[in-house]
Amino acid sequence: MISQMLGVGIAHAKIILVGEHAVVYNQPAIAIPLTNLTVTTTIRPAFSGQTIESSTFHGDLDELGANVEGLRQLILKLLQSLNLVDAPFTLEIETNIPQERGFGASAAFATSITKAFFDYVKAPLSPEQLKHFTDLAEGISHGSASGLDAATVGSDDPIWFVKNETLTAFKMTLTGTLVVADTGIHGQTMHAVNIVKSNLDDDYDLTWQKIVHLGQIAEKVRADLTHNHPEHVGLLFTAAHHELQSLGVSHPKLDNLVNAALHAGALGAKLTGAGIGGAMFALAKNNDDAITIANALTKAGAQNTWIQPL
Ligand SMILES: C[C@@](O)(CCO)CC(=O)[O-]
Repeated sequence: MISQMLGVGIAHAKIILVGEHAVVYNQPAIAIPLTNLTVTTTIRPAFSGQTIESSTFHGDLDELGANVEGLRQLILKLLQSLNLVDAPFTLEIETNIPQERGFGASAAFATSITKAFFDYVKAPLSPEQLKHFTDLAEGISHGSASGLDAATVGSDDPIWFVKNETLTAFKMTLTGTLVVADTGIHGQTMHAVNIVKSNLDDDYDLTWQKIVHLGQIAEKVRADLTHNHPEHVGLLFTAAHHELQSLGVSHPKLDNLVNAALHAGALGAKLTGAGIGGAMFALAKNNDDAITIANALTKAGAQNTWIQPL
């Protein structure tokens, strides 16, 4: 007789509002949850085997591909920690988070899997434990240079982040609506991080100025998010996009979408995440404007758009 145990874990995507790349060099960054995009893991007891089911994989835990080695190692660690090494189960993952777009998909997978296993055995899970297990998978998967993804997907509030130093959740009082758009092109985090690094090698002073400027923009955005100055925040987002563009991490399609959003009335727009593809977002004054901007982005070639009131 199979028990009725069930473990469910839900995690959401995130976007970086400001501070990407500069965060690798200890400048502050702000990330916020993207609640429309989620991953749900459900664990059920089985008669035999340890089976994983997702949109891209169906099979035994031991046969998971090298591209998801981080998740396989995470599951093995969780089984060990929760005394489930020999327990037969099926683990089902459902998600609408596009991968490799800077939405923190891999960290969200790790978070939802961890939550599901702890829920399965009805053990309490502290934020520190959750971060520990998410970091573990992320470290093996792609070694995010700053650790920002792992730090933020667990939070329901915006996060102010300084690498190895500060991780503070805060409430924002900004009114407005975000429109997020996917270029359809995979972001290339390590490639983009290396572009900034080689800029530093080529012209340290100029590149460092740009990095510090991105940090200053993040400081100003944080102040404006809590004082509700959407027009000012919008201008800061666009300024950050231009600085990232000058660092060489944008992409013609990202620039095109940023321009389309601004022409359609956005208060500001920028790429989000590592760039060289991936996603961008625009700040709209209200939901009606957001719909107009989302339509303009689709017309300009966005593969997908999401609207999130703040
Ligand atoms: C580009 C970067 O700042 C964000 C990638 O999502 C890299 C990192 O923080 O590790």
